[in-house]
Amino acid sequence: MAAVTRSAKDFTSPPNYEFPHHRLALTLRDPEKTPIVLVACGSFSPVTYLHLRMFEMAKDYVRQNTEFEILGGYLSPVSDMYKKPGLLSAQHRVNMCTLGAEDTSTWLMVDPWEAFQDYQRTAVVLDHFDYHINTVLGGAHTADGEQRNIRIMLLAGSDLISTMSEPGVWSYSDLDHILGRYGTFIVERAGSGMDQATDSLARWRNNIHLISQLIQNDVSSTKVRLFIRRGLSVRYLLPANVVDYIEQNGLYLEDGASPNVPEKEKGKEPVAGGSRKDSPASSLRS
Ligand SMILES: Nc1ncnc2c1ncn2[C@@H]1O[C@H](COP(=O)(O)OP(=O)(O)OP(=O)(O)O)[C@@H](O)[C@H]1O
Ligand SMILES: NC(=O)c1ccc[n+]([C@@H]2O[C@H](COP(=O)(O)O)[C@@H](O)[C@H]2O)c1
Repeated sequence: MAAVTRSAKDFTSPPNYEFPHHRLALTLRDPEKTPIVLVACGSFSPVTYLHLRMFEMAKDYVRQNTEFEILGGYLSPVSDMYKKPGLLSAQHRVNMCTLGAEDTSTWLMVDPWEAFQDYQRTAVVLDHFDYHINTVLGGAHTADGEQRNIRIMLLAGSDLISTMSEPGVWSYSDLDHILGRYGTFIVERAGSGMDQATDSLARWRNNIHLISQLIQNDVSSTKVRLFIRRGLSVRYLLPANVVDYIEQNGLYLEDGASPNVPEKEKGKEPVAGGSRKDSPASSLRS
């Protein structure tokens, strides 16, 4: 089944990196429940309300349909080396996620580990969380002091999960590691059917939780970038402080990726630690 979890020596960390856990609850409220942490991996270029809504939808789903207890939620922006069109520098994406998630919620955090280094596969990213949360921090405890491992679970939209059936995008061993060992919550996304997304993943069905969108909303980062380029307002599609940040830094005004950090940002420490890499073009999605 699932491959072995990685140990400290298997991970590379950006300089000055510290695992953020200031909002991670380490005591279980209900000892009968299984503690989990949600991790959303993505470009977040820029982060939108839909990215943040995914966490709230998962929270409702977990409370109503499962025996899990959520102890924290993380956004993990992808590395610059992912080289997806429209991917702004890691520095800006981490800053925007930090403004958008940490200032608008009481339980979300942004982990810059993935963003400020070489491209890391999602299986490795989940192992990184598992290592820090369970090995370094020691997992959760019940009120009686009993230690419990916290299960890391991937939070994604149905478009991402549908790529799991596309040949060459994910390796079988990574899928088995992500879906067999950890598990996932899949949020319905307009234009990307849930059944079609999960048909070929049936062997892991017990670890795949499907969350329907009760209020249809198809905001995407691509549309936000397009609006900005055309001089249209994006206010109320994303958190106000993220809109302000985009305007102040003149982001997304040009076509395609704008990987450069503006002059005034150069040499500054990123909001959540780590250092920016100017990456050469490289392959993606190994
Ligand atoms: N409107 C949405 N509904 C459901 N899931 C979403 C939505 N927007 C983004 N997601 C999910 O959020 C995660 C991060 O996505 P990503 O950063 O690639 O955003 P995106 O809006 O799809 O970006 P882009 O438009 O640049 O491709 C993915 O799992 C994606 O499926
Ligand atoms: N093989 C893999 O681990 C793999 C493949 C495709 C996408 N992903 C991840 O999915 C996330 C979102 O990707 P997109 O923005 O391309 O939808 C990124 O964090 C990316 O690293 C991982």
